[in-house]
Amino acid sequence: MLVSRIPPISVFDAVVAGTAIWAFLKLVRMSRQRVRTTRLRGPPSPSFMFGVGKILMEAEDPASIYESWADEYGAAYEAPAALGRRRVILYDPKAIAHFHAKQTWTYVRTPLSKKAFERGFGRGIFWADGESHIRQRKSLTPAFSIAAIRHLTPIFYDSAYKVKGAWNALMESSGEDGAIIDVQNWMNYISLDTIGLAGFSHNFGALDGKHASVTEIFDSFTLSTPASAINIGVGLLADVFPSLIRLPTRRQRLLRKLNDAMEEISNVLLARTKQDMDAGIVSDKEEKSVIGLLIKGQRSESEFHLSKEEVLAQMKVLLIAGYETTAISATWALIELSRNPDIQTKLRNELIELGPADPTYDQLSNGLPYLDAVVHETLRIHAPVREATRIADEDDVIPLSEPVRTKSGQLVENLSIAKGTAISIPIASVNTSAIVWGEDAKVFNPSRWLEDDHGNSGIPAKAKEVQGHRHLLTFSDGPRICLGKNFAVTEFKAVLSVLVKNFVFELRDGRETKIEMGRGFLPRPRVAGEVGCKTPLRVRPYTG
Ligand code: HEM
Repeated sequence: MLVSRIPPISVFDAVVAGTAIWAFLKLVRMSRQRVRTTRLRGPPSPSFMFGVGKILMEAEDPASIYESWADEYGAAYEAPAALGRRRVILYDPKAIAHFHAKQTWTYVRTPLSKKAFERGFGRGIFWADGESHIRQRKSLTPAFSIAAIRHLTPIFYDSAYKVKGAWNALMESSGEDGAIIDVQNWMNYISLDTIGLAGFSHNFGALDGKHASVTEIFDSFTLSTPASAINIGVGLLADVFPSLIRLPTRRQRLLRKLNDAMEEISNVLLARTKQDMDAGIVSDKEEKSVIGLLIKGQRSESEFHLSKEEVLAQMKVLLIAGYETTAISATWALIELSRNPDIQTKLRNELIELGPADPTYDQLSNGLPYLDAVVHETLRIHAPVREATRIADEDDVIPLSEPVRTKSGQLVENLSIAKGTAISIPIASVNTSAIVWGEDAKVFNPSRWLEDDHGNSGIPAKAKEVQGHRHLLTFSDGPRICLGKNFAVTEFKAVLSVLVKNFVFELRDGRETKIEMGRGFLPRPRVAGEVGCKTPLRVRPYTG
């Protein structure tokens, strides 16, 4: 009888063999990439382990670093990433437009962000790519039509007037001509109540002083101390080993808590609305609300069928998308108006000239050029989402508007991109770059948006090459462009119009007060030295 002579394999042998195969396959893939992705110039790597990631994460102003590299290496360059990997950074408008247009198919979420979105919000629109993304987006799109936002405008005003009432009461009780108010907190409340009412016909009551678990958890993100070296390390290495996000860091624990809280709220709202709709006691308006449309989309005969899991995920996505970004933008607007009293006065005069009634949806959209300018200048300088990274899911060629020099010194007019290449768009940097927006790119100057009698604005030709909402990358572009941008801009304008017409804003400690970026779910402004992300302003009633 033949007896097998193969020696038994130990666990250790298996692990070593497995690691060797993994490393070999990685090397093959990397060498394949080296051959096929155009090698570009770029900053040297300060560390094999973290590439330039640690420098960017610890920097006070990463946008300026990206800009200085674009100055030195051109409108497309390479940045070293963790464990010897690299990212292609696009600064060229034509290349960025091409990249955005091919999102969800050619350029997809990185394995890390896919995992993070799934863990945080489920398999909703943020998570989806390709066909699944198209289907989910189509089911949500009607809720964000112009007609839908026009209907929602009174909700935006209601929230703003609640703040006005609360601030007036605060000032009356203090007996003083004004009060020091942490406006960021109030902008959070406005955002939450607005998305609750507009999206889900649900009043969270944050502006009425009700405790909301979601705001409390969001607050916990802002209370965290600067990221520890370990957290930064784990964050950067997770790009290569996405499973590291399972490590129970404080941020991961908070994300889990946030997910649980949002799921609980969403489940209750979903069950209630479904019951009402089934019993026929829902008005046409409610049926067209986001939640109404989601439930319709869940019905099996619907063209864009959504599973129950997807409906819940969409609700969580909308809560998070509607809350953070708008609150951050409104807070920045109030900071900039406090730093620039002349701009504040000019805006107030425009609003007062329109008369005592609140601007209609059409006036908010087209009738108040200076309000429009202030809002877009805020969105330009203070993009809440600071950068985006995707991975090429297939080989591609990216066109450039002007040639760049490769690592070997050759001038090229397009870039070869191999499947697996990571590509980043430094949104905040391009929005505020002197290369794109001219010498005064970093100055808050709403007038650049105003048109003269010939329809010419102060937007430089290079910036006009940038595709995206008003030549900004703030809302992304292409098939993934922010679905809520009209919602956000209208809410932003309505809230600002009420607050600026009724109050005067100053920085508590004077115009030179240093504002820095604090850590929140997204980066948030804060007065340097304040605990958490506080933005205390001196607010006085406007008396004419
Ligand atoms: C100033 C406010 C806002 C900014 C700057 C902003 C920015 C963005 C950006 C950059 C993206 C692309 C994200 C990515 O691809 O990873 C995005 C996507 C999205 N936003 Fe917004 N957003 C804002 C407000 C809102 C609001 C108020 C809502 C909803 C009520 C909303 C809903 C969405 C949705 C559903 C997506 C996913 C779109 C898709 O993947 O097809 N956003 N937003």
